[in-house]
Amino acid sequence: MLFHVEMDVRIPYDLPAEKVDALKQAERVRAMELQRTGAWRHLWRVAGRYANVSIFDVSGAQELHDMLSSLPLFPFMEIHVTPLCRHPSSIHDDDR
Ligand SMILES: O=C(O)CC1=CCC(=O)O1
Repeated sequence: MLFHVEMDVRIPYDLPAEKVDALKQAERVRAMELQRTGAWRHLWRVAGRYANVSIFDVSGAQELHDMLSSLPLFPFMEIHVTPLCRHPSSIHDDDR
C-alpha cells in the first residue's frame, strides 16, 4: 500500500543544540536505512519549510506507524498521512 506522508518538524527552541544535532544525525541514519529497504520510496524537502513530503510503500497502516514511530524525530514532528490508490489514468505500473 502506498501512503503520502507529510512531516512538519517542530523542535522546541529550548532543546540543547548538541541534543538537536544528535537527533538530526540519528534521523538521517534511520531515514537512509528505511529508504534502502524500498519501503520509503520518495523523500522530498518542502521548499521554504522545515518539512518533508514522502511516499511510503508498506503492507498497511500498522507497518507505516511502526516505521514513523521509529524515527528519532517522531516526538517532534506533526505527521499527516494520506492513503493512496491507483489512479485509472496513471501510466506508471508501480503506482499501486
Ligand atoms: O528534515 C526533515 O524533514 C525530517 C526528516 C525526516 C527524515 C529525515 O531524514 O529528516
